[in-house]
Amino acid sequence: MLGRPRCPAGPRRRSGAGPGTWCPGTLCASMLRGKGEPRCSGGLGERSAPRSAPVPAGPRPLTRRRGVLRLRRLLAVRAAPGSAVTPSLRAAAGKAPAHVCPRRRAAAMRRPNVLITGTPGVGKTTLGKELASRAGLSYVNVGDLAREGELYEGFDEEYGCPILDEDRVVDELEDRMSEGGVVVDYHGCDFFPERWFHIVFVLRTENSCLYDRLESRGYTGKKLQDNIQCEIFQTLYEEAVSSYKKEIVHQLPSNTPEDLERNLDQIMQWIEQWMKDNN
Ligand SMILES: Nc1ncnc2c1ncn2[C@@H]1O[C@H](COP(=O)(O)OP(=O)(O)OP(=O)(O)O)[C@@H](O)[C@H]1O
Repeated sequence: MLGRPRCPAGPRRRSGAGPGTWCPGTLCASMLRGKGEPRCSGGLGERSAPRSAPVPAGPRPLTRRRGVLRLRRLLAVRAAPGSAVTPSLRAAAGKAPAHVCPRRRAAAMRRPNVLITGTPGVGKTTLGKELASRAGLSYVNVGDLAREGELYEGFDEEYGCPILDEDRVVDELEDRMSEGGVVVDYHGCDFFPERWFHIVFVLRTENSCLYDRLESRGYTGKKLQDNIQCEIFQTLYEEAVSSYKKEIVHQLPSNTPEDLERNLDQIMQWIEQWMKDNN
């Protein structure tokens, strides 16, 4: 079983009010006070005119009830979850707007970042894509990201592959990782900022099984041998425990379709628990 999620230090979150942020104080003052009327010292509404006074021409005066209704309408339209609406203002407006669009609420929820790592061929992509789809997270394959953005800094003649520009990969991903809810898949993990991930999974595959998978991909000679050795010496696991807190690093067997299903179930349970603990 996976341990309970650690309370995260948390990814950086964007702070500060965005453009067009509504200032509740301004609304309160301008809406609930008739022009030229004395400022109400507390509570909503204006002083009502004496019954005997003539009804003024022009726009209807703002009564306490109409003020509350208008304020409610405005709150419902403009108050996004987590906005600067103060509790006292909400209370003053009567019942706080109970209806917040579920999709907006879901988008505002904190979601964990998950790293799936391991030797090439252990099944990171297979697991990562399925996990992202089931959990409603986004999926990033660092190899594909680098290919699309040409995030390389040379070519390795020995292995016949381009060399990843790790700094540019980190720059490219920083904003998405800060928002949370990303499953990252890569056969390396020591260059990502530690703060990015709430949990790290290292997939492990038995040598004979991995050999067959890599051979069927066309790997031969040194490339095939080195990848198998990487798995034998648990290079990626060592890299993970030296780069992240040991308690967030978990090894998962990835030999059979049953392993895949079990891993998905376990990670889904962990994500659900994390969401409960952090929202
Ligand atoms: N649990 C599993 N049981 C059986 N076969 C699997 C399992 N996971 C993945 N495979 C198979 O192993 C092969 C390699 O899987 P995959 O491409 O997901 O590995 P990877 O770790 O992402 O590789 P790379 O790092 O090169 O991208 C695929 O043919 C896939 O169908």
